[in-house]
Amino acid sequence: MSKSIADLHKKLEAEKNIHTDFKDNMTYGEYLSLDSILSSQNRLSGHHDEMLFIVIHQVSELWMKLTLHEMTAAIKAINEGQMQSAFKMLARVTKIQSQIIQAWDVLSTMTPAEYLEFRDDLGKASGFQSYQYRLIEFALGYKTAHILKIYEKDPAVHEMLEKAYHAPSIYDVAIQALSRAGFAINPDLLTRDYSQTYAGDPTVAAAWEEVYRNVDKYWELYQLAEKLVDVEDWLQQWRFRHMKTVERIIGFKVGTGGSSGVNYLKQVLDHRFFPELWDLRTKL
Ligand code: HEM
Ligand SMILES: N[C@@H](CC(=O)c1ccccc1NC=O)C(=O)O
Repeated sequence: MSKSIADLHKKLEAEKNIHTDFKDNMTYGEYLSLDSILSSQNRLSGHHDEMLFIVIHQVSELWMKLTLHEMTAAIKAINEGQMQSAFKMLARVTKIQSQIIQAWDVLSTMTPAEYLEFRDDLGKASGFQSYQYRLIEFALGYKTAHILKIYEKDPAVHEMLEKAYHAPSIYDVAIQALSRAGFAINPDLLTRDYSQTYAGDPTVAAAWEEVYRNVDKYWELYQLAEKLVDVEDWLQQWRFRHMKTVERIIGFKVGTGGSSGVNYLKQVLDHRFFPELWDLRTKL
């Protein structure tokens, strides 16, 4: 072995030891970055219940982070025909969704009077500005542009939102999977402008109906459809619990984000992500 290669080996070995040493000595808190996580509950008011309010939001954002991680990977897997791994990820997403919904029970222990003690301190801040929530909506195909404007001055987030805004949603890749399986899908859908919210198409409705009538023949597509229905069902339940919790805590007051409040949240509930999968229930 020439000297230089032996030196290189020695150097690599030394680096490996530094890494192993760090790993051996690493603590629980270091690994989980608990210093930063547990010093991020910055109450603006002295009010006791503001801690609950902050923690519920932070926990929700963490679950949203994992949801996005799983959904992005599921979209890729469906694109690559790796249906079984997509199903695993989507099953995990629905478990997260059911977990996140439980948070409303905890938040509902806060009374209107308690919330009003610190509501003014929140200024114009609102869940409306949650970019992770919008990324989830984008991944599911609901593309609303207003959030892009909010983040114009934050290039990193703006770029992420912009990219997701123009990317195919999980339903777009499911429709592409239908096409690959031989269904006569409207060709315009396969090259459509993905920044537009999907509005439904009779060729997709016919394809899903065929899948549901011939489950044995199209077992994977059937499974995919039912997983998508699960995700939409849970998301709607989250939206409903949010709307009802808001009504319970602030009634019909206008929102800090500038919307009408509960009436706006009721309106959002009307949006359906995968319309054909719901319509076919009536047809079958
Ligand atoms: C006391 C508790 C809460 C109240 C009173 C409340 C109120 C509201 C209101 C009125 C809106 C409409 C936008 C606006 O004008 O502000 C809104 C939107 C939103 N909130 Fe909350 N919220 C609460 C808790 C939460 C929690 C725990 C989350 C979890 C992250 C959350 C996430 C969101 C999201 C993502 C939106 C946007 C919904 C959409 O545009 O479809 N909210 N909230
Ligand atoms: N939109 C709420 C304020 C609110 O809930 C909020 C404020 C700051 C950060 C997150 C929030 N949560 C959800 O909208 C309100 O109108 O009271």
